[in-house]
Formats: sequence, C-alpha cells, structure tokens
Amino acid sequence: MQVESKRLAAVEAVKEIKDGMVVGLGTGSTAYYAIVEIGRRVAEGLRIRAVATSVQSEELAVSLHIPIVPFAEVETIDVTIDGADEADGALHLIKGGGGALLREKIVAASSKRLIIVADASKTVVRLGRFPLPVEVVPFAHELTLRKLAALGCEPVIRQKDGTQFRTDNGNLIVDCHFGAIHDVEGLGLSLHGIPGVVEHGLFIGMADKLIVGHEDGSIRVLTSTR
Ligand SMILES: O=C(CO)[C@H](O)[C@H](O)COP(=O)(O)O
Repeated sequence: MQVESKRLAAVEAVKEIKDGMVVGLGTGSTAYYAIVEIGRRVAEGLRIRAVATSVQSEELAVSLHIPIVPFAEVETIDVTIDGADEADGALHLIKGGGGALLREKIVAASSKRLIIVADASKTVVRLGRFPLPVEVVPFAHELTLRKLAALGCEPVIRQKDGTQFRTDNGNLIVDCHFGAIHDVEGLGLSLHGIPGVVEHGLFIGMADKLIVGHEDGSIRVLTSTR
C-alpha cells in the first residue's frame, strides 16, 4: 500500500530530528506522516521549534502541539522533511503537486539539510513525466502562459473545485507538461527569466537525502554526493 510506504519513509526521516533543532515541515500526504510522527515525539518530550511550508501543514502542526515559530525569527533551519512528486538519481526533484512550491523552496534554501520522503512511485530516471508546477502571478497571466508555452510545454492553469487554484501566496499554479526534461538547469534558468513567474517546482541540487518507502516494508536511502 502506497500509504504505508509513505509513512515508513516519513517515520525513518523523523529519526534524524534531535532536541533543540529548528525543523522545516513539508507539505503533502507524505510530509503529513512526518508531521504526525514529529507530533508524537513532541508529546513524548522532544523539544524543537518548527517552520511550516503551508497553511495546511502549520494547522496540522498546531493541532499536534508542535511549536511553530515565524520564519522571520529563525536564522537557519537544521533539517527540513518534505515530499516530492518526482526524484531522479541525482536527487533533482519536481515539487509543487500540492501547490506549496514557493514556500517549500524558501524553507529548503534556508535549511542545512533537506530530506525528501517518498514512496517508490516517485523515483524516475528522468524528470518530466509529472507536469512541472510553476507559480505565476495572476496579473497578465495569459501573457506568461504564452511565454511558458514557448519553452516547449503545454501549460495548464490548475483548477480546484471548478475555479482557478490559488496558492497560500494568492498566485496561480500553471502545470507545465514538458515530457522528459533533458536540461534541468537550463530549464530552471529559462523559467526564472519570465517576469510573471514567481518560482518553479524544479529543486536542483537542494536535496541531501531521499528516503523511499517500499510496499514490502523496506526502505531505500539515497544520499546526495554534492
Ligand atoms: O511538493 C509538494 C507540495 O507542494 C509535495 O511535497 C508533493 O506534491 C508530494 O506530495 P505527496 O507526498 O502528497 O505525494
């Protein structure tokens, strides 16, 4: 069961959290299990402070009595545990399936270590089967979409409940169907070159560890060589 694989990976990652750490809380169904496990350990006496990558994760953490601090109050984050939509062998990622990629990237970039937790379906040889989420400002988004399409993708504005999905930052998510991505760094630079693009879901060279849970109950750990 995928659910059990996600939980296995998440629980394994939480073992790396120690007293006194500042912890980044990811977003999504796999990060959910990490937050629940952190809550369990906090109830047992673990002393940490946490920053959340989404309103949803913050609400979950608060409900579990995990101390949340405003991002502005922390210098660095010791470790962030987050999920991913795809991860390749170099630990480059596609993230943003849950629409939280901007805050996730801000938190990841301020983290000493980023641990990604996933079930086996997320590992790929080449990124791009999962449409790349791109956060776009609503202003003149039609123009931004045309510029995204010119990079060689089919851009689709994400919908939720029959209306345009809005991120926690009030922006749109455009899911960009590129197919196999052969030059992740180049694509990342091109996306940043479009003025209406706030951030994209390519996390290049950011992950330190990938913990993959398997349906047979085993865990595979990949560590970045960077
Ligand atoms: O990037 C994300 C949210 O923006 C998630 O980490 C990603 O979508 C994976 O989610 P899940 O663990 O539910 O498969």
